[in-house]
Order: sequence, then C-alpha cells, then structure tokens
Amino acid sequence: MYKVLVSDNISPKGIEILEQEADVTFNPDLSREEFLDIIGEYDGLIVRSMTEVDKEALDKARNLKVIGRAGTGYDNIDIEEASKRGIIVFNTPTGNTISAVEHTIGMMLALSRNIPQANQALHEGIWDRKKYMGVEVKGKTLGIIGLGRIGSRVAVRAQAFGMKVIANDPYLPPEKAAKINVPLLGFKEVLKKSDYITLHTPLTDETYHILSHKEFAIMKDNVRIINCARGKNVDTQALAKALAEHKVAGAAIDVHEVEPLPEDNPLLKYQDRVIMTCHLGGTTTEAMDNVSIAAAEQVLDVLNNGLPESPLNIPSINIQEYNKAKPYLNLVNKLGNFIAKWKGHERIEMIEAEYGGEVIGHDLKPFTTSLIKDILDPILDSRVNLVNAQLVAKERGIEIKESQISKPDGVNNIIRVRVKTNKGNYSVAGTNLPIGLRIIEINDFRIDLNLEGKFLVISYQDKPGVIGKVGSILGQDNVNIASMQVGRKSYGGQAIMIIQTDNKPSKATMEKINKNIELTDLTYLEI
Ligand SMILES: NC(=O)c1ccc[n+]([C@@H]2O[C@H](COP(=O)([O-])OP(=O)(O)OC[C@H]3O[C@@H](n4cnc5c(N)ncnc54)[C@H](O)[C@@H]3O)[C@@H](O)[C@H]2O)c1
Ligand SMILES: O=C(O)[C@H](O)COP(=O)(O)O
Repeated sequence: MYKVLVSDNISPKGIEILEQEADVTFNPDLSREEFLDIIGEYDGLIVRSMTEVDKEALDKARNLKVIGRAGTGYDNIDIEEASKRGIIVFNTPTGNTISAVEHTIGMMLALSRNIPQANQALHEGIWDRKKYMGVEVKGKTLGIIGLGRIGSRVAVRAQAFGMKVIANDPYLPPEKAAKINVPLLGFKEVLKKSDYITLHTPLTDETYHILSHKEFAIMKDNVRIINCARGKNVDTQALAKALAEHKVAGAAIDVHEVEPLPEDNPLLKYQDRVIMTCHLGGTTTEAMDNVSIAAAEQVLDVLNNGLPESPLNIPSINIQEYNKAKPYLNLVNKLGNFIAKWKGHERIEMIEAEYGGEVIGHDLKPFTTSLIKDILDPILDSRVNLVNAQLVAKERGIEIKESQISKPDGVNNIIRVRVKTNKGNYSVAGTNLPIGLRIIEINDFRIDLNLEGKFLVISYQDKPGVIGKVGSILGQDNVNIASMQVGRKSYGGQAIMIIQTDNKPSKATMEKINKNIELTDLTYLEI
C-alpha cells in the first residue's frame, strides 16, 4: 500500500479519499526536523503553503513520487529539484479561485470603509463616527496586475461596483482582456492611473517586489494597495515608507513576506490604515474541500500510474482533453507494458510511437512520454516517470521517434509501438474499441485479442506441427487456452503465435515447450 503524508491542514474530505487506497499520515503540526526525519518513508506528499519542500527535504525523500499542492501558489516547492528526481508536482489552481476573488473584494471594501478598525473600536467601547470616514469605490480606477483566474474575476466584480478597471498582464492574450472589457496597459501606466492597485500575479523572479520604492513613487497620491497574491510580490519596507509619507492612503494585505507574521513587521505600526489577514484568501469551507478533494484524487491517480490534471513539471493537458485522452493513455500504457515484458531483457536502442486515426486529434507528446516511461521504468534501476522519461531515454542514447499513420487499416484509431533492440526489431499495435482495448498487430502480423490477461508469445520458423505440439504440451500440463492466433509472412517463413491462457504455465511447462519444439522465442507475460 502506498504511503501518503499530509503535512499541512487540509479538509477531511481529501483525507477520506486517500484513506480508501493509501496508508495516510495526516500531521499538520510536524516540526521541520520531524518532517525531515519521516519524509523518506512516503510515496506521496500533500502540502499547502506552510511546508517547505526544498532541496534538503527532497534529498531525504527517497521514495517520493508525487507532491500535490492543495491550492494554487507553489513557491514553497522546489520544482526543479523535484523534476531531477522524477517526482511529479501538481497544484489544484481552480479550487480556491472564487474564495480568493471574494476575499480580495472584501478586503478592498473593508479598506475603503475602515470596517475592521471601526469594529475593533466598538468592541473597545469607542463610538467614533468621524474617525472612520470612508471612501466609495464607485467611479474609482482599479488597476489589476495579473489578469489570470483571480484577477479577471476581481475585474468583473469591481465593474459591477461601478469601478473603472484597467490591467497589466504581459502574458495574457489581449482577446481575453477584451472579452471582459478591461484595457491592457503598460505596467507603469497602470501604476500612474489607479486609485486602487490589486496584485494577482504568481511569485516569479519578475514579480518578486514588483511593488517597491520606484513603483510607489510613480503612483497617484492616496493610492490604496491590495495584495492577496503572494507576500513577496510587495516590498514591505517600501510599502511602510510609502504609508509613512502618506503616498499610500491604505493597504489591505492577506499575504506576507514572512509567514506567520513576525512581530517586527513594519505594517503593524499602521493599524489605522492597514488591514491585514493571516493568508485567508483560500480559507473557506468550499475552497478547502475543493482543493483537498482535488489533491487527494490526483495523488492517488499519479500513484496508480495516471496523470494529474494540473501538472507543474510534466507536459500538461487540460481536464477535458485529459478525460478524452484517458482511453488512449491506457492503451499506450498497456502497449508499453507489453513491450517491456516481451523485449525488456534486450538492450533497447530505439522506441517509435506511431499514431493513426482519431488519436491524432490529441496532443501526442504526453502519450509518447508516457510510452517511454512504461517501457523503461520496469527495466531500469532508476525511477522513470513522466517527469524524466524523455531525459532518461536521451541519457541512455535511446532514439525516440513519433510519427503519424495517414490511413489506419480498418480501425478508427491505432497506436503502434516499434522498438529496435540489440537483437532485432519488434512491434505491437492496439486500438481502443467500445468493447475495450484490443491488440491488433504483433510484429506487423494482424491479430485480434483482448489487450489484457495472460499471454504466451512464441516466434518460430513456420513448419507443420508446431501449433499442435505447443497445444498438446499446454493441454498435458493443464494450461487452458482461452484463444490463440498465428501469423506468418510466407509458407516456411518467420511466424508468430500468440496464445491467451486462463492460467500461468509453470516453469516446467515452459522448459518442456522450449526443449521439445524448435522456437526462436518463447515469452510468457501478463498485462
Ligand atoms: N491569498 C490566497 O490565499 C490565495 C489564494 C489563491 C491564489 N493565490 C495567489 O493568487 C495569485 C494569482 O492566482 P491565479 O489563480 O489567478 O493565477 P493565474 O496563473 O491564473 O494568473 C496569474 C496571472 O499573472 C500574470 N503574470 C505573470 N507574471 C506577470 C507579470 N510579471 N506582470 C503582470 N502579470 C503577470 C499571468 O500572465 C497570469 O495571467 C497567485 O500568486 C496565487 O498563488 C492566493
Ligand atoms: O496559493 C494558494 O492557494 C493560496 O495562497 C492559499 O494558500 P494556503 O493553502 O496556504 O491557504
């Protein structure tokens, strides 16, 4: 049973899902030392933003195969180091979008109307209507930096309040902004024109301190700042200075450069003008359930050989595409397994994936990567998965080819896998039919068998009596034949026999076949 560690607080809904298939440790209170001590035992890890999954942790995580971020931001995970070790990393970026949007709007309104301060005063017995004079947001300009999932939804809600919304996002296709009537402007222009500036960017080298001294200097006087994205997007010292100089009228900050907030955070001095929450953007019942369920399901998917919906270090396909592609990924998986078990003992020099028919409508890169993984993982000592499969093939000098079959013969979809080894060339092809996955070719001979079960694959020089002899040895040894197909190039030429059996032939039966019949190859494999 796989072992999964959940080292941050997630909703019990995800834990319940995990517990159906894995041995789960849920401990959000681990100290760093305790985390480092035990991480080596686990196959899967689920975190939020509090667990630091850095090189030191990954060095100790010798069994780890997947890291799921139950949430959006993944700056606490060293993706590059994880990739080097073949660890799949994914996040669940849509589960808390709405909560983060609503928190941003809540923060903007609370900031404008001094709601937290007035509430605090009342609780202290102070009734002061003059002190807590507010401003309306209607008619004000809201500048959004980062018009992605959250930024775009904040825009639509702010427009409903009668705000004029402008944005900066150099990576967004302009049509997306046009669709919601938000002009995309230069970064400085947004800073200069806005009464409110809200950040919705990920933390990258480029967005680290995207608001600092220079940027505050060019903003309008009395600008208000909202940050519900990443703490390090804003230079806290520079913001404190801009508050001190009354350049910035107020700020609403959910995320902080250092979390939990240290006592010497300079914004704590500005209780009248700065409202702060403890990274609560994604903390709602709904968001917590969403991200917990999504992370749990995907960790199990990955451990069971599937793909996550939002991978951070493997070729990504969207969810609809993934669901449509799943039967073909299963086909690739079974064909890859077939090859590994059939020819994995030979030295593989080339792997070619040929795709034909309906399957060509899909993004083929994840299929080919998956195929390489399925062939190489069972036969190499090191772990091969979707993260490092292409890299491992390259390192081992295995040539990878991908091609398309223009007219698949008699089927509406086909995937054919060819391998060249130090001993010869081999191929196997399959198709996805409504009745299930079928193996339809082996070494270019047409066959038609269910691509699941117990197989005997036999290569031999065609001559009378071989089929009968194999059949009678299996019969004598009580190995029941479920179905059988033979193919040959020409009379007396190379032939192949593929037999599906109900039970596994014993070692003695295999030896008997090998001893009594002249064969070029005899392999038993289970798919
Ligand atoms: N406070 C919270 O609890 C909370 C909850 C969810 C998400 N978040 C954070 O909110 C942020 C946005 O999340 P999202 O789901 O909208 O992400 P997203 O990827 O959908 O959107 C981010 C946008 O930022 C843009 N961008 C990237 N670099 C930029 C740059 N240098 N200048 C301007 N724009 C740039 C991207 O093009 C993209 O459109 C992330 O940092 C995420 O971690 C916080
Ligand atoms: O990026 C996110 O998803 C949010 O910042 C929420 O982080 P959290 O899971 O630590 O609350």
